[in-house]
Amino acid sequence: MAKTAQQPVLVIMGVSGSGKSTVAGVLAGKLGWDLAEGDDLHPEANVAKMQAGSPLTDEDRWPWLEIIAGWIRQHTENGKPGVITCSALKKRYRDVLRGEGVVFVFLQGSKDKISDRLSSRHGHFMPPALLESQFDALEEPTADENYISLCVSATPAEEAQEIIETLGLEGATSASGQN
Ligand SMILES: Nc1ncnc2c1ncn2[C@@H]1O[C@H](COP(=O)(O)OP(=O)(O)OP(=O)(O)O)[C@@H](O)[C@H]1O
Ligand SMILES: O=C(O)[C@H](O)[C@@H](O)[C@H](O)[C@H](O)CO
Repeated sequence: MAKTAQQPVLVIMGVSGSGKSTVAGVLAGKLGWDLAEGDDLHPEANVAKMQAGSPLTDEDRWPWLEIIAGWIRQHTENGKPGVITCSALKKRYRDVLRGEGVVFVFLQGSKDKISDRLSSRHGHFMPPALLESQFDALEEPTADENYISLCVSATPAEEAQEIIETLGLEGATSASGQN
């Protein structure tokens, strides 16, 4: 079971198509917390590379992870909660992101299920053909990491609610004492 600081930053992680952006949007909306989309923080060259059908390398990902870590620190150091999406596929990537008050939320699904989702998603730079490479790179979080995992079979609203209940989170409204 993950430890939660009073005002955590949740890193919604998993392969492309696992539903990070969708669930993070619903979750941040329910909680009234800041939201950042990791896809928007990539250097342009990374987006161009993925768009052209090549998986990113570790070297491509380090500068991006540093940007994400900066957003996380800005929040944890100021006691501000937040939700950010980041594939965070490898343990050494999560090492760059982890810290006091950071909880990983791993969206876990089978290749078939996620492939189905990606084939019906349109207008996104990430080609479905890169899914195989995402699973090849994935190192699932282990017990020594501060994380929860979620099977991606429910609706986005149900998944967001499960995260809230599992971590015992309170939104901006309830935290301010209103009923
Ligand atoms: N719980 C869900 N049930 C059904 N469909 C979903 C669910 N969550 C997300 N989807 C759909 O699956 C597709 C992938 O979701 P989304 O873009 O949120 O994934 P992602 O992990 O952010 O992907 P990427 O890393 O490539 O940005 C979208 O078309 C989205 O509408
Ligand atoms: O680590 C990676 O390979 C990339 O970051 C991808 O996962 C994308 O950011 C995104 O998830 C695709 O839209």
